[in-house]
Amino acid sequence: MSASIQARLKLARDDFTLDVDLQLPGRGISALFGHSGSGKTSCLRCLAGLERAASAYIEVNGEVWEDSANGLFIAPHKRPVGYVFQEASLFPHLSVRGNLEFGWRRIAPNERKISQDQACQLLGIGHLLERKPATLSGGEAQRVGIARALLSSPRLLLMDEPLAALDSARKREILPYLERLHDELDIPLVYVSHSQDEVARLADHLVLLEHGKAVASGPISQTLARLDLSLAQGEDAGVVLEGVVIGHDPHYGLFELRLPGGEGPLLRIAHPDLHVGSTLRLKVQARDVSLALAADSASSILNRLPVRVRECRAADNPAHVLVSLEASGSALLARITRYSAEQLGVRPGQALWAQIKSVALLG
Ligand SMILES: Nc1ncnc2c1ncn2[C@@H]1O[C@H](COP(=O)(O)OP(=O)(O)OP(=O)(O)O)[C@@H](O)[C@H]1O
Repeated sequence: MSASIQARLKLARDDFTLDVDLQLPGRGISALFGHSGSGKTSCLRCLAGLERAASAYIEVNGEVWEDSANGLFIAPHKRPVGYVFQEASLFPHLSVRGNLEFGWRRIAPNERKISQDQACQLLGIGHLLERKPATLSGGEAQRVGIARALLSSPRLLLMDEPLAALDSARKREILPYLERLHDELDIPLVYVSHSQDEVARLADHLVLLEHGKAVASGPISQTLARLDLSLAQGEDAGVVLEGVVIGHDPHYGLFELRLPGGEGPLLRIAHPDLHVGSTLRLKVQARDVSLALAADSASSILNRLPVRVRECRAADNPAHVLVSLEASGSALLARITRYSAEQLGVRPGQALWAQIKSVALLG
């Protein structure tokens, strides 16, 4: 990883201390994940300069924004940061166009990185330009808020639970736009979320915060698969797999996905809208993975992968165990009953078959 965002922050409050040393990639999406009160928003506010930590060093892709040891503190309005909050705080008296122009006009023409047309196209809001914020749905307003943040040509985008105020249908509507930002823009994004599924879908890098400390920081696929972290215990625990779509069976509406590693295993997934040759990221929930001693073709389960056990640990539920597996270079997690683990004799190094129902795969 080219460590391009550095944030060393020490911030003491009455009953809370933030003490982190974050090294984040200078591109892509880094997620700050953790329980309520773990310090996620405090980190973002420090990055934006909205909060001044007693001891801080912040460097973003070669530019030092804060260095308390040398008395350097770039004021918030001078930091090239786009900040998106839970609720889009649009100016109610201005149209969508007026809101977008607000940030854009404040940037010198030679420093503008994105045009209004590009931002509208990226967020799918071209048809809303003459509307007033009060007439927008929550998802539309949030897309306008993101476009407005982009039009200030930031060198760092900060998003604080941008989907938290939306219902699940609006979340599903907006997630593809966030994925497009990830694919098409070259602006690093630090994204705060409570939702493991959201983080699994969007982030490249994951920081787990607990009580003001970063207890883990690393690539998303490795970090989600760690059994020593609280992430593995949650209801939504699971891993991220990335593969290339190599085939389509239109009769059954199934796509074939090849996991990394050349001749690596295939997954079959029912998906409404994929293209052969495209890359797909999948969240595989630990509770949707079962284990078997042999490849059992006499079942409805389409996906059977040869795996090797890395580690097995007790789960929060005493009747369950968590098993971390290696599937041709990709990490998988399985949550199974302690009874089944004993029946199979699950132990590190053991070769097993992991079974994943196609309908359980979330793309
Ligand atoms: N302005 C403030 N003054 C005093 N304490 C604060 C202030 N803002 C936050 N805190 C406290 O600092 C701690 C971290 O808060 P922070 O908002 O960073 O957590 P968070 O992980 O973002 O939580 P959430 O997911 O609920 O938004 C909490 O204990 C909170 O009560």
